[in-house]
Amino acid sequence: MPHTNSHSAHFTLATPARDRKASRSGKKPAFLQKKKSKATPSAKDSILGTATVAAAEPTADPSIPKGRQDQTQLIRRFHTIEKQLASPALTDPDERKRLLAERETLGGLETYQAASVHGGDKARGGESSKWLVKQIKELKIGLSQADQDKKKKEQQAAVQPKILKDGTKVWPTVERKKLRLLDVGAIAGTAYAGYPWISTTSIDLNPQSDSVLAYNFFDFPVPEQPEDKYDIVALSLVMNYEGSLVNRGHMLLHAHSYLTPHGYLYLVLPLPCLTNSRYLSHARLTSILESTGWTVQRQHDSAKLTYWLVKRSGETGQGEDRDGKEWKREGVRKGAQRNNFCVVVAPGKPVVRAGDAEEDKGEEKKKAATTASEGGPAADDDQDDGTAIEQDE
Ligand SMILES: C[S@@+](CC[C@H](N)C(=O)[O-])C[C@H]1O[C@@H](n2cnc3c(N)ncnc32)[C@H](O)[C@@H]1O
Repeated sequence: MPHTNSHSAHFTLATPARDRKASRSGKKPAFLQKKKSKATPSAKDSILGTATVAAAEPTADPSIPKGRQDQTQLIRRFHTIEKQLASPALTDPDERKRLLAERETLGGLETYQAASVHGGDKARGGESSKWLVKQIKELKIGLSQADQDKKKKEQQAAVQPKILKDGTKVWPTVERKKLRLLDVGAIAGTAYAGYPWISTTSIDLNPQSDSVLAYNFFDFPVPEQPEDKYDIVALSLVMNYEGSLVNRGHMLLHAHSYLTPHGYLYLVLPLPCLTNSRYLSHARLTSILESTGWTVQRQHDSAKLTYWLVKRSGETGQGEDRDGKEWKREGVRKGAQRNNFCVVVAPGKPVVRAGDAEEDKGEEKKKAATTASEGGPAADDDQDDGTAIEQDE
């Protein structure tokens, strides 16, 4: 069936129009565009972010604190604000406005993204894509049995190169299907740019390059055709940004819709989310993942991050081993110095992100000036997840 529907028809989750701010860019993912196929790729194709994304530089240059400690503080404060905004306990409209204003005063999402990129990638000598690429190669993800057989034959056969007039040897190339990856929270879409064999679709609430589509994960159209599904969905340092505890659980469930049978979810979190949380540990996350239809394939902890590559469970690989269990906030360890990071799995739909509506943005800006000049009351620091990453190994 051709994709003739408008992309809004593909939303699998009914979200109010006001939550679709991030989807208003007018750009569509490649699988909704492909009926207009052309012999040569156009500028628009490259904007769509599929196929090889050239290393794109962030388009914004927000001012971020210089010191590592200040950046970490900023990231923490953002996490706290996101969590407070998403909390069902936040019923006071003035307090909500104050939080939105504070977020704006801190520089908004752009400043958070800049601090994340600055404090993460450069300092740790590589993006979290490196670990994933290593696993993809080892597990031969995305290579069909036919491709694997072809590769084996090539290796076994004495393949002869063509020798050009100047003596250059040209080895025959074999066309293989590219691995399809959906990178959620991609910022500038650079993470997989160096891997031409990966076809990456990059999305972010606040893209920092034209190769990234402006979408909230929950609103991103779900491919209907099997060939448009993805081999991997990457949620690298996204779940800890999500302020709503139930939305974190929804992310685990929602990822299934985009994947091929036996497809993979790649999850990266700051290590303290598991090692120093009152409510989550490696064992509990493993149980939550299994309960939501995933089997852990590979897991690794570095000094600051925890990496999880999980596969859709069940014989047909559709995550059919999920059990529909609800996961509430339950203590796994005690202590005053712990953080509150938690994943809740509950029925229903994802909650709407606070501050996404255009009217909120106007209010945010107006309030920002006042709150900044008043010094604004400090929000409850007790809610700090303590999960900002400073520097990885
Ligand atoms: C800390 S950055 C992670 C960047 C990168 N993935 C990495 O691993 O370094 C988190 C990003 O996730 C994005 N994000 C958070 N929730 C999202 C959602 N529901 N849909 C799309 N992007 C989201 C934010 O806008 C932000 O740019």
